[in-house]
Amino acid sequence: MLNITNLNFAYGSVQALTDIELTIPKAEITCIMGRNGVGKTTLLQNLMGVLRPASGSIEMDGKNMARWPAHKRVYAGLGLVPQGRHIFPKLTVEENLRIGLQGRTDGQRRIPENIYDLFPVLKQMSHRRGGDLSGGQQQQLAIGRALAGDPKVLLLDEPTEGIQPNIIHHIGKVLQQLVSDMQMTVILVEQYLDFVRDIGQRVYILDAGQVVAQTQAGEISQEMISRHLSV
Ligand SMILES: Nc1ncnc2c1ncn2[C@@H]1O[C@H](COP(=O)(O)OP(=O)(O)OP(=O)(O)O)[C@@H](O)[C@H]1O
Repeated sequence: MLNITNLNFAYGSVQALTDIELTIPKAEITCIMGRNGVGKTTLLQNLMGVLRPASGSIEMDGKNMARWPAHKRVYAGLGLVPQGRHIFPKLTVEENLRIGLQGRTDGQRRIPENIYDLFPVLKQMSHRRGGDLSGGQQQQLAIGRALAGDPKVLLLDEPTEGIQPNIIHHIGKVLQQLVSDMQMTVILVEQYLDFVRDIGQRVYILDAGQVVAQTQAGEISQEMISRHLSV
């Protein structure tokens, strides 16, 4: 689905990503792991076009998107659930979801009902202000907003951060459902190992801006954990 080759990015003189190579298969949950500050968010932002890589290619369906602006990548089918959720606090839940509709190419202006089926709390709270929702409800709203853009590839940046276990479980089930029922491709940046083991397939581990290990979620070794993941 997505092939990333030789991707490099620097913040000024700080090299944040070096020769990143990733293969992201369609209709799987590919996980990007690594300690704080290793470049996970920088990688997602390069994939989305929020940041532009210095070199390298990001191919989707045979097209290299590396020089494309973010909006063109959204129209091509990428959707981001950013770290920290970035809900518009003064807009209602419904208005936040409507913003996601801007990413669609089919002109649909109604919020798809399946978003409310996946996250019933968003229906119950559709007229509440985003800023009044709990962290877990905001995370569901951030995912719902990304889904409103009808993405083929959903990128999520640490969706379990600060979220209570039953909502994490629900989010995991939703992601698995999107993959199995809608053939969605998911790129999940995550530090929560049990969540990755529960729902992930392929796993890439970053350290100091480089891919240092690649494995399957069920096969993450103790050695990988102590070398690259534990603090
Ligand atoms: N705007 C910026 N300007 C300069 N350096 C930055 C900037 N943003 C991030 N960095 C640096 O780039 C490196 C990678 O940061 P990044 O946020 O991508 O890491 P991360 O793996 O997502 O971390 P976390 O798990 O804490 O979210 C870090 O060394 C960070 O200090």
